[in-house]
Amino acid sequence: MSNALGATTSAGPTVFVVYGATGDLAKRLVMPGFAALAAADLLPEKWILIGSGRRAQPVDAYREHVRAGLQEFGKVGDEVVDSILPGLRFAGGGFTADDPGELLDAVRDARAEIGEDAQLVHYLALPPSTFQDYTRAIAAHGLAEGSRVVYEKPYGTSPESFEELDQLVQSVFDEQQVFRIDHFLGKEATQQLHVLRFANRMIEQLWSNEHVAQVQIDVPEVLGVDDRATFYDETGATLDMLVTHLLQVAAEVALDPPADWTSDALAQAREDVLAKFRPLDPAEVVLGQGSGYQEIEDVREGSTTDTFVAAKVWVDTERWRGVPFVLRTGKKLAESHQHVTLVFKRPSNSPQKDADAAPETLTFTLSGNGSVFAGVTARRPGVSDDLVPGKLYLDLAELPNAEPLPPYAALLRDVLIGDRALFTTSDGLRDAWRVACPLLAHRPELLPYEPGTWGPDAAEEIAAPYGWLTEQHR
Ligand SMILES: NC(=O)C1=CN([C@@H]2O[C@H](COP(=O)(O)OP(=O)(O)OC[C@H]3O[C@@H](n4cnc5c(N)ncnc54)[C@H](OP(=O)(O)O)[C@@H]3O)[C@@H](O)[C@H]2O)C=CC1
Ligand SMILES: O=C1O[C@H](COP(=O)(O)O)[C@@H](O)[C@H](O)[C@H]1O
Repeated sequence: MSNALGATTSAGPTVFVVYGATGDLAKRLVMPGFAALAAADLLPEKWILIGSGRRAQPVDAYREHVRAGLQEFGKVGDEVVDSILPGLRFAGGGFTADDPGELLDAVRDARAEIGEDAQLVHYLALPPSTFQDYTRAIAAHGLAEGSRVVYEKPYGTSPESFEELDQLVQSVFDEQQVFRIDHFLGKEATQQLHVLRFANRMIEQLWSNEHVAQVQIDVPEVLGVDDRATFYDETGATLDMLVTHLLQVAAEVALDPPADWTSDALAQAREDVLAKFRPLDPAEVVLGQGSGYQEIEDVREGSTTDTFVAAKVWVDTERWRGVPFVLRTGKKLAESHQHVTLVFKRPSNSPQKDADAAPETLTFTLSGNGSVFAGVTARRPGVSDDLVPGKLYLDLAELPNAEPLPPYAALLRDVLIGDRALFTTSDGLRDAWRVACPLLAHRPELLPYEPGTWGPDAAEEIAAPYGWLTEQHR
């Protein structure tokens, strides 16, 4: 089961076109996702994948590029890699409305090989500034009809460009054809959020402002941006992570019970609650830029791009009124982790009287195969009345018959079978941009921080009174 309870079909012959096929995303995430599907025998029986790029190159060179990428980033054996390579083609010369380069011929040849009625899937693994041009090119060359199209994030680079892109996309495709990807929604642990919550009374009953004092969504990264500085310098942490992944995950936490367990109802519940997110107050946001960022090749001189953001978000629903959702992410920080934590209020008659003791928590770890753990207060075993913190732990990969998929594999699979539960709609994204709008219009001062730290000191205040719960999670 990849997401909405009960959605299963298999896919017919498919021609994938990956635009930006030699880029960072394609190498690190899309092709490894594709390979994971091959390993799990979840690809269509007949498929061809055409890599598209601006420079021409022989197909063998592209295959070697993919092989090297999979050896570095794919978690599959050589036999899986060898099984994929023959299905790859390459179409150089770029793809614009005026000039399709080699792509039209490649699509025609692929269809001749695996079936004229093969499903066409366009994957725009491209910088967001190019999405409009590629959409126009797909339309101009008659490749839109009946196809599916995957847009990477961020979908738009500002509220205005979001509207422009969205209007264009709606004029070219029906909504059912469009898959706006946010891979944090495809992570195994994100998909557990609503299942663990609604399938377990002991969790479900606690999921509100009656019991929860704060929600932390904390995604610090040790990683820098040296390999993708041109893209990142146009984007920054706010657009790259906050308006996109972190708000979508916050909505997954905050949603009210869906009408039923269909894909549509789940997606609807997520989007309904996003509509209730209050616009960010710039006074409750901390932006930072790591020292040394400006020296990275391809970063613009005097760049004011944020490489760190911490923000407080309020959700105006009965369930969450008064509970701050605190979000943090940044590059070159002290540690990498991806934690979604519900911090609980202390029970009124708790034996724990130490105000500084670790709070009771429920944490979903989104990275890797995912895990869930509860931080609890226990009695120190032995001759003692001391109270100590303890952990109850669930490793998702250890669940019966678990066959975890990387997020890009799960989401590619959903594209193949047409399941849109884990994809964003334009209404949902419009709300994300609405939430970000005051911050984009009135950016707080960009504070410096040293690489290897937790970002600007001022960000600690965002998570008060608990502080970011890094230590408790070790
Ligand atoms: N990298 C990552 O970790 C992640 C990235 N993403 C998203 O994926 C998308 C791509 O990111 P990423 O791969 O890092 O970016 P890259 O900078 O690596 O660009 C991808 C490819 O796009 C092509 N390209 C670049 N600029 C242009 C242009 N002006 N016109 C046409 N083609 C261009 C290039 O291919 P060529 O020169 O061959 O034409 C390039 O290799 C972005 O939207 C990003 O937000 C999402 C999740 C994670
Ligand atoms: O979309 C993005 O996500 C990655 C983090 O993704 P993960 O695969 O490590 O979960 C982030 O590093 C990157 O900047 C951003 O574009």
